Amino acid sequence: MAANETLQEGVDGMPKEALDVVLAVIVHPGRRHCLLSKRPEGVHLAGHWEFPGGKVGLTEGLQAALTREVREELGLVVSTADSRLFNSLNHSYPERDVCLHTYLVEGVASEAYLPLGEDGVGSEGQLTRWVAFSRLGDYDFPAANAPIVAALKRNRW
Ligand SMILES: Nc1nc2c([nH]c(=O)n2[C@@H]2O[C@H](COP(=O)(O)OP(=O)(O)OP(=O)(O)O)[C@@H](O)[C@H]2O)c(=O)[nH]1
Repeated sequence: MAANETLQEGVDGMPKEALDVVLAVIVHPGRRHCLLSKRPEGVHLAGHWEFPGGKVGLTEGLQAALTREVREELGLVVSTADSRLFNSLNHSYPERDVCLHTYLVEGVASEAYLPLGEDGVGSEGQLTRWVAFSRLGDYDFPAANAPIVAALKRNRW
C-alpha cells in the first residue's frame, strides 16, 4: 500500500483505498500540445492514455511529488517556477478513490525531450506522445480525467 493510502469501506464492505495523485500537464513551448503517456499492461487502468504523474508520498508535498514523478517517468526536471496548480478533483473508482491534483508545467526542456510528431518511450517503457489540446478527445483517458480534459480543450488556462 502506498504511503498516503487510507482505508475506507467500499460498496462490498471491503477496505477501499484513497489516494492523493499528482498529474503533470506538460505544455509544449508552442502551447498547443501536451505530453501524454500510455499506461503499461499490468497496472490499474492499463492501456489508457494519461498525464504523467503518480501517488503522493505520506510526508511528501504535492510539488515534491510532481517533481519526483516527472523525473522518474520522463527524466525531465521541473522546478516550482515551472508549474502551477490547475485543479484538484475527486473521483471514485470501484476499487479506489483518488484525488487528482493537476499541474500545468511550462518551460521545462520538453522540446528537446521529444520532437513533435514522434512517439517516445519513457523511463518505465511507456509510450509518450505530444497531443494537441484540440485532439485530446480522440484519446481514451481514465474516467477521472474527463473534467480535466474538458477544461484543457476549452483552453481555460
Ligand atoms: N498517473 C496518472 N494516474 C492517473 C491518471 N488518471 C487517473 O485516474 N489516475 C489514477 O491515479 C492513480 C495513480 O497511480 P499510478 O499508478 O500512476 O501511480 P504511481 O506511478 O505512483 O504507482 P506505482 O508506484 O504503484 O507504480 C492510479 O489509480 C491511476 O489509475 C492520470 O492521468 N495519470
